[in-house]
Amino acid sequence: MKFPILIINFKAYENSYGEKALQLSKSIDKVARESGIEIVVAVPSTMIHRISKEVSIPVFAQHVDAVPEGAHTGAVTPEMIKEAGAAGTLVNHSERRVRADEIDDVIKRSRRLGLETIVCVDRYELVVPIGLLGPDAILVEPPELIGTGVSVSRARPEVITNAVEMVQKVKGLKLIVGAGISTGDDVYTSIKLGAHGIGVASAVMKSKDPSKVVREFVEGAKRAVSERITGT
Ligand SMILES: O=C(CO)COP(=O)(O)O
Repeated sequence: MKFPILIINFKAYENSYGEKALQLSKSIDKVARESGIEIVVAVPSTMIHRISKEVSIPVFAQHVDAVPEGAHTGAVTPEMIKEAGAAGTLVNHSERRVRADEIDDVIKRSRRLGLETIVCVDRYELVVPIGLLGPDAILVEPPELIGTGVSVSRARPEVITNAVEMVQKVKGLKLIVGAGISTGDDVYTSIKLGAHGIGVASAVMKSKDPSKVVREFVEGAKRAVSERITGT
């Protein structure tokens, strides 16, 4: 992963699968290539193979099951998503919580397989304890703001500033923030406050013009980074 980063979580929206998801991924891929900003799409596991063959951006799973290979009907393991073409996986999303020992197992197995992990948490207090398990990034999302259009950067900026302080205690760990992110300004503010990127779902998935939204996000990220470089 490169930073700043935008993580677009397709969840199970009506355009998260099939031809619509493929076209959406291609349009996001185009924005990423034109802008040079890293964008990851987290797609349903049934779509990993089809999308990863067609785009150059990293394709992530939204979840994997922490079960060993063997008799586990319905399980999707880290090995399976790797073979399908995934570059990594989200872990412990607030809509798909798992136990701490499962988070640990998925991080370790993924690392062995060359998969990246982004572990979601619901509060900044978990950044250090979960960060010490060794994921590539932590995604902090207050669950009460998810899907509301009210962004964490506007409603709860202290979540970001506290998480920024925490993430510095874990060497190499990157901080992504999300919940309610809707505008380029939300992305700008999140990165200005010190996050390495943002996670988003509904603002893109429910938009009539998703690539316009993604382009706005990219502009917000670029503005924040250039101001950081110039110190303004
Ligand atoms: O859960 C999220 C991303 O993983 C955030 O969802 P919304 O962007 O819809 O608030």
